[in-house]
Amino acid sequence: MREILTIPQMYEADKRTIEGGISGEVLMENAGRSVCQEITSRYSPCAVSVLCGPGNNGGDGFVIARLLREQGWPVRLGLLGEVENLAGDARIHAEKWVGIVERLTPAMLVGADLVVDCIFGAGLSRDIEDDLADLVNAINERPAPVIAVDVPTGVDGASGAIRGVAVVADVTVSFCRPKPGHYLLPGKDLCGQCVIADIGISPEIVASLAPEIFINGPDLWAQSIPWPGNGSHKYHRGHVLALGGTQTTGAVRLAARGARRAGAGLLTVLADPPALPLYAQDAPGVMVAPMARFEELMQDPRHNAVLIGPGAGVGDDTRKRVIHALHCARACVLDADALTSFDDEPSTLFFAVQGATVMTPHEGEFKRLFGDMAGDRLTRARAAAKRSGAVVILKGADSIIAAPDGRVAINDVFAPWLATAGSGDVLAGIVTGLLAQGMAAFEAACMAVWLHGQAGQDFGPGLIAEDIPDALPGLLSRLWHSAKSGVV
Ligand SMILES: NC(=O)C1=CN([C@@H]2O[C@H](COP(=O)(O)OP(=O)(O)OC[C@H]3O[C@@H](n4cnc5c(N)ncnc54)[C@H](O)[C@@H]3O)[C@@H](O)[C@H]2O)[C@@H](O)CC1
Ligand SMILES: [K+]
Repeated sequence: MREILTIPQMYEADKRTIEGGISGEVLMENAGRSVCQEITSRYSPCAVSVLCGPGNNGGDGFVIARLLREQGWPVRLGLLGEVENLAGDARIHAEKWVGIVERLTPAMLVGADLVVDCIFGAGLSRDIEDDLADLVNAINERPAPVIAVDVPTGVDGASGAIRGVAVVADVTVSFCRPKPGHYLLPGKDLCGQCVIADIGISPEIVASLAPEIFINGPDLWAQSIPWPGNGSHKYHRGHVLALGGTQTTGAVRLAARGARRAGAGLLTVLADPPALPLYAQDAPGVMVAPMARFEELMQDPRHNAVLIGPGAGVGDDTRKRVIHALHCARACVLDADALTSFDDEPSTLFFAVQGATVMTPHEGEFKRLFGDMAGDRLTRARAAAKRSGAVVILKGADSIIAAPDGRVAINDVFAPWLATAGSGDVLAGIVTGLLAQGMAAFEAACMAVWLHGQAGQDFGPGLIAEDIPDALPGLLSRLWHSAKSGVV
């Protein structure tokens, strides 16, 4: 269940299921029942206020209220608008509710031990304002736990953005598959624990929608990990060329350690002669060569992956080296200064992309390179990958990995400890190390983001960038043992 459905795909899944013979009324009954089950499995009978909006999210609320009351729970129900104005399945289920329908005001919250938020779900179409905003604030001010249906009201299911104000939920029950807003910030934080319930939409119908958005995790890429065989030679595991700066040498030293721990067979740092001893003394397993030999070394196809950016310096030299590496069609990872060097002429960079290329911008670098694109992070990362022809890792707590072919993964491993200097350099190194071993660009980028996040999460407080590469062997061992035992 790694797929994420967009909001239009979710509506289409409902539609195809209804065309296949399961009525919308039954889907709504199933949705309401699944929420009811979550509530009764988590809480003892208590006073519940079910807050219903004017659409089908509100319709779910009528089902939940009826089923809880049938089980003897004290339930109040408030509706935004009039029952007569409800349509379709929501109207059908509203008419099965035999209790009072109250006006939806903050008075609904008085005496409630539990609040069920069915005000808006997938159909939220504008910001929440005025009385409704007051209601949402009142929900958030009260201590009663909140169960949100589909998404917390005010969270945009497509982007995770807050539309005006939003409910802070303890549990969110959504249906069939998660939506982007369950994984993208700030929505993810407002969902609380997210539960995805089966309401009768078949896996075949989901597959027929060809989902392109995924939650990043081993089941997405573990089959593509290029584990060495018994007869593997170091050159089978690739040879990374990492272009080092003269002033800022720490960045590439960190990246180099990441690439080697990720499994690259060999790694050579190229730098101007004054800096070479620093790189050489940093780790005995690292080779060094003068930067002047870059083009010559690139003629050897065994040098199959290039990392340019960390500490490289912004300017003409970096630009030329990036273009040369791209023209040689080697796997390339472009980070930091390699991206910023093309601020004024991004199309020169995009035009040169031909082989496996991964760009790893944070928000600032992204904006400088791709300009002020419209839309949320997911939309922008996808557009950037399409425009550049490269796999783009848009870094952040909810890092997004987008491929030019439309596939996109959202990071699900949160590790605030990674917010430390050098952490991004290590990530770029890990990607390069995986590419050097022949992993495809999208899979390598996804795996690197996962390893990086997991390393941060496992290490926890006190982490510095140097710790990240050293956490990789343990993580890779786990993946290796899973691969050997056939469990992903
Ligand atoms: N058959 C189906 O389509 C199913 C739908 N389900 C539920 O249906 C929901 C989607 O239903 P809808 O498409 O009716 O959408 P919603 O119920 O989320 O909201 C739509 C209504 O809210 C109003 N609205 C939107 N934003 C507003 C704002 N900021 N201020 C005031 N009014 C606003 C719209 O004008 C419209 O009347 C899902 O989230 C899910 O809970 C489930 O019952 C499963 C089956
Ligand atoms: K809701």
